[in-house]
Amino acid sequence: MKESYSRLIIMFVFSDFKNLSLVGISEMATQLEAKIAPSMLSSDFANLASEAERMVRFGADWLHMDIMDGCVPDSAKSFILLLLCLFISNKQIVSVKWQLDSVLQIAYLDCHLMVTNPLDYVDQLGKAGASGFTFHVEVSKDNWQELVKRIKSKGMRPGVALKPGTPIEEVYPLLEGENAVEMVLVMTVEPGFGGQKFMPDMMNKVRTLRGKYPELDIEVDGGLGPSTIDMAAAAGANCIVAGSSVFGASEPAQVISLLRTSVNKAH
Ligand SMILES: O=C(CO)[C@@H](O)[C@H](O)COP(=O)(O)O
Repeated sequence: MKESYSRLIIMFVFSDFKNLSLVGISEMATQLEAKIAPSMLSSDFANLASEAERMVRFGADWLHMDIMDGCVPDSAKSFILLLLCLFISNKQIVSVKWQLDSVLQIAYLDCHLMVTNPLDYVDQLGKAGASGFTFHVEVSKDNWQELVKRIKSKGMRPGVALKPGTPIEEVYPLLEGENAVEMVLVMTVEPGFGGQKFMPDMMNKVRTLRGKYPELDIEVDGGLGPSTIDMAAAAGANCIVAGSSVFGASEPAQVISLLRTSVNKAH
């Protein structure tokens, strides 16, 4: 897919029409490795481009993009979400264009769709340059196969997320067969906003999943930071979304590095 292009330029047309090149970021996971994904929900929305660029510079593997449709709690905040969300709702505000460089690595946009009808967003996210498309199992029980096919046909990597109240068993069917998802996102807070308290109980789900799928990408999201990463890493999570702990740190690069070290040590 994107590897076939020749260079990467992400152009954010956002109020002051900034341009930037993103350098760094990882390729698709081919083995179990740490993927640190700062959550752009905690970034300064007035300076999204430079925020994204600085996270890449600080060593982020992925950029985590939360996309909400107003049906998650605290949706007052969700209307201002992220560049991709803005792109979807108003092409004049933000546009994202891609070119890749074979020498440079690609910017992996890890998109988490907290929406009622994820199918409605596949084409637009594909066009916008999303890399991962993670939808919620709670809203996709009946059409997940069709959804996964569509996601793959647009060159994105399918993932499934589950809310804290959803048993892990509910994702098992989505991990089997030719339309299997390639990542499971275990939410460690209720979806909706950043800065919430990590739920240690969710580690049972991660542990169970890791026991059953030793090579699966397992992502955790919500309340991750220096004080909680060891729990998540020991349970088996390898993809770590971190918002306030990274963006709120005086040295974000150090936090990113600490999260990575913890995952690598545990695995
Ligand atoms: O999806 C969400 C919240 O719904 C997250 O991606 C948050 O943005 C994580 O923020 P922190 O808990 O790390 O501050």
